[in-house]
Amino acid sequence: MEMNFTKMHGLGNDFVVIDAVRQHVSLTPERVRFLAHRRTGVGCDQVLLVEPPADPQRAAFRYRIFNADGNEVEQCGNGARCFAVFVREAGLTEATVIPVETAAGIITLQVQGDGQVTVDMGPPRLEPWTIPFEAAAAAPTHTLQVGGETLEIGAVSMGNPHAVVVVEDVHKAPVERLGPLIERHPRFPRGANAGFMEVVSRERVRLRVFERGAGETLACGTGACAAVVSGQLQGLLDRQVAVDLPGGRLVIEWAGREDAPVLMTGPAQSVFTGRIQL
Ligand SMILES: N[C@@H](CCC[C@H](N)C(=O)O)C(=O)O
Repeated sequence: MEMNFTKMHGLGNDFVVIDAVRQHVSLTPERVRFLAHRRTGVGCDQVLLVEPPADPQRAAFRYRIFNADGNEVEQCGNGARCFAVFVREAGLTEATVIPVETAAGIITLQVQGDGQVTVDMGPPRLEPWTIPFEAAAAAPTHTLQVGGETLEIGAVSMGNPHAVVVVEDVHKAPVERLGPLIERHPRFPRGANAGFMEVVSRERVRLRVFERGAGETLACGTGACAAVVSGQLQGLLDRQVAVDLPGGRLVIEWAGREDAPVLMTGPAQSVFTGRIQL
């Protein structure tokens, strides 16, 4: 099978984006791993598949997300912004407000005049069973034993599971050592993305994320949303927060109520297009 693809990134979190509206594409975990491989494939953190929607009344497209390890996952914030730019550049839509189906539900994307994209990611999920995370009840932080250490973590789902750890200095955070242990911690039955957040002020944080199924990335959109939600729940952050990731800045806004949506604004960029034999 041969197919066209576009290489894109959002703050260095990179994607192979595939149009499955105009071409027939069949992905398997092996094919995803091949595409994602940085030496023998195209190279990316996630593969994004753009498909026709299941319910055209509610959304114009469906967008599916596969981590570099081959597993399909529920949500991807940087990927959502790239999806919005992709469908417009590919001529699949001229709309600037684009509702899209994801495995975690419908989210709505708005392409701004300056090319930035704002994503309404929907409300965070905080009840442990929705994350899923093993705990008796929702709480601003939970105690987690990891690698012989006792951590206080925030547990938040943005459609996908996140653990957020507040650290003194993000540059010295034990991302490589504790990231993989949190990712596979037994209290996260479906795994977790592990965010390490340094609070600079009530309006600004620094964040590094060890992503489930991809390792540390230059930016994680859902990770930024989860970090701001967790920081607000701990009383550390205001409503709108600039999140500085290794790849650049996202602006996250949350009104602090469980039913309030999290809004994420940031860039999305096409890099090149190609054709590949699978
Ligand atoms: N890079 C993404 C998140 C991609 C999925 C994540 N690794 C998971 O397994 O949940 C983002 O920008 O949100």
